[in-house]
Amino acid sequence: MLESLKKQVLDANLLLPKYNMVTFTWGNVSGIDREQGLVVIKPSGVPYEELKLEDLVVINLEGEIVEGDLRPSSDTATHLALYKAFPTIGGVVHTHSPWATSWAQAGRSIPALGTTHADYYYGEIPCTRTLTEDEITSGYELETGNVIIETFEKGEIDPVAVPGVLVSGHAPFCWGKDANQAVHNAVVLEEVAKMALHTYQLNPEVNSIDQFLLDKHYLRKHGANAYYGQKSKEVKQ
Ligand SMILES: O=C(CO)[C@@H](O)[C@H](O)COP(=O)(O)O
Repeated sequence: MLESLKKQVLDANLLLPKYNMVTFTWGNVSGIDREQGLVVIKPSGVPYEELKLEDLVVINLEGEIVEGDLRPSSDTATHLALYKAFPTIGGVVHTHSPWATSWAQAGRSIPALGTTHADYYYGEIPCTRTLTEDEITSGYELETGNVIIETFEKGEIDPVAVPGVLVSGHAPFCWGKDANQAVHNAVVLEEVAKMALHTYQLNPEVNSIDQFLLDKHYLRKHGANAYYGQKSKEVKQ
């Protein structure tokens, strides 16, 4: 079942070591078939160099295994929470990529300091609050998803315009229209995190880029009719 989605999710998972986004078995990528309400996700703890199509796990939106012999990723509940909250996304990725993870561990959001950032993220890449002890003990992965959703709702951030987040004390989650685009956005986040840190070292007083430049680059990349959703700032055409 879902052979085409499985191939797409396998290929996306294999991009993580290719772009040095993971070490050992860290990280995971999933993709969703919205019509069937089924998600294909990386199995837990399987080395990428050994990962095969038949290892991928198919789950429903309740997290029940529909097909597969291996345990789904330990972050499955986070992926599912994001699919339910963000109906326009088709793929989710989680990594511990070092530069983005450093910002997450510092509890810092990444401001838009340049056009590389602006081409992919319409403004600051937010960092969530830390999870409470109760949230961690009651349902760590589900609550990780919930704190991401809370961050975007409170900040009125459009998840299409800002396809990624830093989970405080943990690491980044990114998403996109499919698994491949989710990984692309994760690689960009890692590059932007590295550039931002170096920029602050060169000029600690640096400011975020101006709104008109942010608009210009986002519109140029995504087109004037890009979906901004009802929560995005007014984008000047
Ligand atoms: O965030 C973590 C561990 O802190 C996980 O993402 C692991 O890095 C990968 O777990 P599996 O997907 O293999 O279960």
